[in-house]
Amino acid sequence: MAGRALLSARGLTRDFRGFRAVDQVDLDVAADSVHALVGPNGAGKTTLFNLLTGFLPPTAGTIELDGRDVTGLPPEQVARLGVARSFQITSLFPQLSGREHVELALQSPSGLGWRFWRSAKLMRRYRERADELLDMVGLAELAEAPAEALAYGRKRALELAIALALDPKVLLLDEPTAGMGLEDVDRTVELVSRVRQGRTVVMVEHNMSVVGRLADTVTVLQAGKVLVEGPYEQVRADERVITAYLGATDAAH
Ligand SMILES: Nc1ncnc2c1ncn2[C@@H]1O[C@H](COP(=O)(O)OP(=O)(O)OP(=O)(O)O)[C@@H](O)[C@H]1O
Repeated sequence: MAGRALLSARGLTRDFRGFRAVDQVDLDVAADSVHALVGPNGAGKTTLFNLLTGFLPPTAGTIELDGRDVTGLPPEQVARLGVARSFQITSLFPQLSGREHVELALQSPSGLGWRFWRSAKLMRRYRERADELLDMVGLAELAEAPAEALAYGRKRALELAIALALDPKVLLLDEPTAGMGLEDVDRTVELVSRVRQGRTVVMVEHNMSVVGRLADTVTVLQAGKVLVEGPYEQVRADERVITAYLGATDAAH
């Protein structure tokens, strides 16, 4: 792994009523890298994401962010320390516009709460930044459209703008291309390539072509354990991975 680890896990373990979904995982996410988590269904990717973002406390193990122990901290606190997660579109408010979503996200860490609505100056500052972020994800033209009117790929782009509003050190993307057609997949790859500049990205992704185009490092999980980790080409060629996962995927194409 090149560079220092910004996010690390040691012996990370999570049990659900005796079932071990994540089993003694060691992970080092290098600063400024894109790190993909892959693996067959049920491998523990989502659970690992939930552990890294504080949505689930671990049964055992530790998590460090930038050298600070964040094990067991609640999600708001983990987010405040710089780990943002792109949520699924179910968390969008149908009638709020893209711009309103991003403005809300921008004011959330300020501690001003709803008072910010009263300050025209602050509103302006949030508006400008919101428009910059919407532009970055290709939604400039659609800033005022209600979220419910956006096509699927655009909703996912809005989620990304919301996550970026927190100006995170680490951005976690949960299957950023899931359910997308080819055109949206290409647009998303291009988008992630753009937003990764100066950031660290961890993503769960099933689409191996997307992983190959974006990831510096790939961690393959199987049955809750790390099976293989390394650069994409190396991981892809690994016999254990071919047997466990990629072989089946390649055969399907
Ligand atoms: N809340 C829960 N209670 C009980 N079992 C759970 C819970 N969450 C996950 N599991 C189990 O843990 C295992 C890992 O699930 P997880 O969702 O993390 O896998 P995944 O790699 O994200 O799979 P997929 O690619 O299908 O999303 C699965 O066997 C799942 O059934």
